[in-house]
Amino acid sequence: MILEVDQGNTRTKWRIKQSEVVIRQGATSACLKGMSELESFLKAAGEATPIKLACISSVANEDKKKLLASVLSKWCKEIKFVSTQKKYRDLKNGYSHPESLGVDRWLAMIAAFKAGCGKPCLVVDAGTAITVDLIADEGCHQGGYIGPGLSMMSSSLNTVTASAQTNSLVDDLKGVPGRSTDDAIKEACSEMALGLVLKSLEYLRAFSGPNVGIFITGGDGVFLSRVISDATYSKDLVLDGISALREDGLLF
Ligand SMILES: Nc1ncnc2c1ncn2[C@@H]1O[C@H](COP(=O)(O)OP(=O)(O)O)[C@@H](O)[C@H]1O
Ligand SMILES: CC(C)(COP(=O)(O)O)[C@@H](O)C(=O)NCCC(=O)O
Ligand SMILES: [K+]
Repeated sequence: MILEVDQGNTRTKWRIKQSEVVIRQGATSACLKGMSELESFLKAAGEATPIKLACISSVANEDKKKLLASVLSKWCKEIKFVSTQKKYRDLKNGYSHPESLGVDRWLAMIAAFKAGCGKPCLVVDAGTAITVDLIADEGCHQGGYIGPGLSMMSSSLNTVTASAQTNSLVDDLKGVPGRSTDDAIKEACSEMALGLVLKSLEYLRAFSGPNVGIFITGGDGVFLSRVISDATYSKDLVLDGISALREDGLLF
C-alpha cells in the first residue's frame, strides 16, 4: 500500500492506494487534532497490509511538516517529501529559481500536463492561497500568480467590517452587486478570484490560441469550475501529480 499526502496551509489531503486503486481517502486539518484522525485511519489500514511508502507534498511550515512526518513514521516503512524539479517530461518549470516554485503547484501542473496530453493549459489551485500557473505550447511554463484565497480575502475584512461573515462564502453566488454586507463581500471576493483566472486565461490564449485546457483544484475550486466554461475540476490534482511521478519512476 502507498500513501499519498498533500499538506497545504489549511488542510492535509491524503489517500491510500493498493495496486494503484484508491482504497481510502480523507482530508484533515493540519493541526494535532487532524493528525490524530489521520493516525487512526492509518492504524486501521496498516494493520491489514503495511504501508510501504508515504509520498508527501508539503507547503506547510516546518512544525507542521515535522508533526506529519512523526505521525507517518509510525505506520509507513519509508517517507519521501517530494520536491520541485526543473523539468517533468516536456514540461519546463518557468521560475528563474525553479526550486522556489511551491511543490503543490509543480505537482498540480504535472497532473494537468499529463491529463491534457501535453497541450497548453491553465492550472488553478483555489486553497488557502489562489495560485494560477500558465503552461504554453511544448510545456513551456510561463510562470503564474499567487493571490489570497477566498477565506483569506473575506476574513481580512473582519477588522474593518464588524458584520462581516465568512461562512458559506461561495455557496450561493448571485453574480450581481450585494445588497447586504455579507453578500457584498462574498460577491467581491469571488469576482476578484474569477477576475484573476479569466485574466490569466486571456494571457495564455493570446500566447497559445483558443484551445487551452483549464484544470482547477483546491477546496474553493468547485465554484470557479462552475462559472468558467470548459474548466475541469479535479479534487486531487496535487495527489495525481505524485501518482504521475511514481508511475514514471521519477520520485527520488
Ligand atoms: N472542510 C473544510 N475545512 C476547511 N476548509 C474547507 C473545507 N471545505 C472547503 N474548504 C475551503 O477550502 C479552503 C482550503 O482549501 P485547500 O485546497 O484544502 O487548501 P490548502 O491546500 O491551502 O490547505 C479553505 O480556505 C476553505 O475556504
Ligand atoms: C503559494 C502557496 C503558499 C500555496 O499554498 P496553499 O495555499 O495551497 O496552501 C505554496 O504553493 C507555496 O508556499 N509556494 C512557494 C512560493 C511560490 O510558489 O512561488
Ligand atoms: K493546495
